[in-house]
Amino acid sequence: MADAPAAPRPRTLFEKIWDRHVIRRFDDGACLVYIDRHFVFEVTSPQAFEALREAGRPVRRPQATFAVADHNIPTTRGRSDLSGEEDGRAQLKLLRENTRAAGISYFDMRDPRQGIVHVIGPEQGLTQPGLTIACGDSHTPTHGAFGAYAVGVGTSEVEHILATQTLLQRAPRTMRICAEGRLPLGVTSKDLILSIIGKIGMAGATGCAVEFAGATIRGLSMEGRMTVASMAIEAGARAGLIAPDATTAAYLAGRPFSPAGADWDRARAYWDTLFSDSDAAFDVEVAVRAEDVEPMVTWGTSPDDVVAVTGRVPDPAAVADPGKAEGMRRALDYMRLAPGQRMSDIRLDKVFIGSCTNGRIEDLRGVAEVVRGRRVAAHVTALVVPGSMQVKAQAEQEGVADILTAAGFEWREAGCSMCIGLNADRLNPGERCASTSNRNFEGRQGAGGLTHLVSPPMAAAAAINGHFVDVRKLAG
Ligand SMILES: CC(C)[C@H](C(=O)O)[C@@H](O)C(=O)O
Ligand code: SF4
Repeated sequence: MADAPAAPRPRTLFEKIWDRHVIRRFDDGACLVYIDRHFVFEVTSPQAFEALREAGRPVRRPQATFAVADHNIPTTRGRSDLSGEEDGRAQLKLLRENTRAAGISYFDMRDPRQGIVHVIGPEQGLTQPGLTIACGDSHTPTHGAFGAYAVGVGTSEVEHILATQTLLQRAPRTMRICAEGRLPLGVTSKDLILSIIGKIGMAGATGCAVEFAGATIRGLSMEGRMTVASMAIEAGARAGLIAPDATTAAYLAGRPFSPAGADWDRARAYWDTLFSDSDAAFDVEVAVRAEDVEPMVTWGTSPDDVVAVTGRVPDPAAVADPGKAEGMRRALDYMRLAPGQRMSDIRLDKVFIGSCTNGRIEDLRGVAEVVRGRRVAAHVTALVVPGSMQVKAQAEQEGVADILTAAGFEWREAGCSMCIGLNADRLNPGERCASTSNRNFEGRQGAGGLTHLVSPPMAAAAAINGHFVDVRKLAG
């Protein structure tokens, strides 16, 4: 009698996507993985294109490759290829020439589809469940919010993908972070991810493909899910994934590059298979209670240097590990803060609302809700930089932009802007900023600049009051 066929091995969401894309497994464990979508931008692509040219190789699949200008472009009205800073202008010129020569679609700064690469991929429907996605940028895991395996790569890998449409990688370890319960009013997905990073640490997910799961995550909009996935890298993760569901499909329906007609039905049927089997095993499991999350503010120079806005700057003297205490002292010194200081007493010079973590329409709506009918504090300069020109247009249409400008915010064109000091939007030395971005290391927003990471409503409340306040107390 023949044996009954073996039951299929339970697999995680990540494993299902990975298995479908591995072309070849090598003896040393490395795998050659097919890349469905490759996003390129001005900073990490020039050398890659140059190397291809030198080797006489063409771009393997230009139609799977999409380019955009975002990191070092100006965000001022009337900008052009000629109006940015010198290094940026040179990189933009190369990106234009390289994409034109290779036949790659390029959303330049005059294109209404332009924006931060991790905002426009989903917005255009280029980011879809089950795809492998690569980009020479560490925040590529953002796209994993759609149930894609999306990884940031280095310039030599950009070259490899341009040449072969494949990437050589070992399978990552797997981690599941399960969040249950409802986020309290005034607490956002940004607070959730900051508190997760605070809990597991900046190396807590090193090298892992992290699946964010649980009722809290399922309850988030796509914008909220992208905020969470975008910061997976800040805990060291290689990728962040969220199983696609009806929310994902509703977001993607009708977008320019989304499947349509019979293709849509086929795609939906495939997406329905993209979840972790109930008995699939993860290398690490973490549980989070959403009810316990408060509005968070970073006090130091790493995203895991974070406390609730109701708390105080921590005291290194209370930390047993001497290395850790020394690191805290250095961070406090740089941030010009003293142990025990109330977070709500920290006075701000600038407020930046934007980035691939929090530059989407829902983020701007959240800011408008807080600042409607109020004014930015006299000593604060506040900047809103939409994540894309589509977000900008939508915010203008909805009246969100009017509320923000009436409150005294500057309203800019789309780009990475003050998230990173690669363009003219920078902090001056010693300036302190409440920022909705994702990184706060020394000099990130400009040499000597002091960054505090917060959610959009918290940044809005700080802009109005000139110091941090608990946004939950501002309601109404
Ligand atoms: C400039 C780019 C390569 C960089 C990254 O990899 O993430 C930037 O986007 C960042 O956020 O630090
Ligand atoms: S917005 Fe900031 S984090 Fe995102 S890609 Fe641009 S520089 Fe990197």
